Amino acid sequence: MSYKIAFLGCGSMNEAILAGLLAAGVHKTDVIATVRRGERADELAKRYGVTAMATGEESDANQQAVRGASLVIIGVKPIGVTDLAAEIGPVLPHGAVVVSVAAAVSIEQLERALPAGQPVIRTMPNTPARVGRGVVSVSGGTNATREQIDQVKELFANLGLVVEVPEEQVDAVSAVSGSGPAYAFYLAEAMADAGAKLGLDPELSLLLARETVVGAGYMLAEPGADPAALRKAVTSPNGTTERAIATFEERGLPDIIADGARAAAERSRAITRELG
Ligand SMILES: NC(=O)C1=CN([C@@H]2O[C@H](COP(=O)(O)OP(=O)(O)OC[C@H]3O[C@@H](n4cnc5c(N)ncnc54)[C@H](OP(=O)(O)O)[C@@H]3O)[C@@H](O)[C@H]2O)C=CC1
Ligand SMILES: O=C(O)[C@@H]1CCC=N1
Repeated sequence: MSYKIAFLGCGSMNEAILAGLLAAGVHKTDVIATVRRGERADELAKRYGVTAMATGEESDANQQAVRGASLVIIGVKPIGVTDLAAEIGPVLPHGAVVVSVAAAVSIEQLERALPAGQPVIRTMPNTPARVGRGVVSVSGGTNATREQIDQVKELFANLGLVVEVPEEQVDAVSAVSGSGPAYAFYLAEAMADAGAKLGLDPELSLLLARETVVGAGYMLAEPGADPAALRKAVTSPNGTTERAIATFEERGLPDIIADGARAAAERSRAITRELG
């Protein structure tokens, strides 16, 4: 791994990727990160020992960061992606691969904002990348070579599971694995609240909920794990779990989750249209 990697925008998502790659052996001197606020740049520099610059302090920080980079990972909010691409375009090394982690920004929109011929790869990661248990989808742009796509897949394999998907599927990937950690955290929150309502000390209930979701996650991580089979192994006939699952089914929880994922994918398509 001998890339010089520029992280442009380093908030929740790009920090998770940065942390995951450093933990996997990418050298901190091969990494540079930009943000807007000086205090955030200081935080990243202190936490990871990387060079971090703030556009609030050096207005050309993004341009400085991409000079000499072979990989540029754009991690700003979707609304800022094409402006940032246009800003770095004039100084971007010709062969530098531009990776976007942004939801909703299409390859076509990004390619249009960059110099002609710039290789682009659109990804959809998730924050468990920070602990090497992420999921990252990869979709190659018009100018990305097979070799460049494979190199990015190899690098991101350090973050967890990498899948290559056609771009049309990114909104669905986003609705399942991009947003998915939030769904799992939401479940943990709801379980903790439920325990407190049943009379447990709220702190104890939160601990039980957290460790239960973690433990279930470990079991799901075993090769060939089947969530339905694992669930059935907890569910004794006419026992307690059966009543809980029956209540979830009666209340339509699977449909609620499907509706939520559909709403997420629809929002992604709407943002793409809004960005024009
Ligand atoms: N959060 C997630 O779980 C996931 C997010 N994504 C995608 O990742 C992208 C970032 O999201 P997220 O990390 O949550 O957002 P955050 O708001 O946490 O991070 C955005 C970062 O971009 C910085 N920034 C904004 N504008 C500029 C600029 N012009 N130049 C340099 N830095 C800039 C901000 O700096 P400062 O901190 O100083 O304001 C901040 O560090 C989005 O496009 C999102 O769709 C994709 C999958 C999952
Ligand atoms: O909420 C969002 O828009 C981003 C994309 C996927 C997860 N977080």
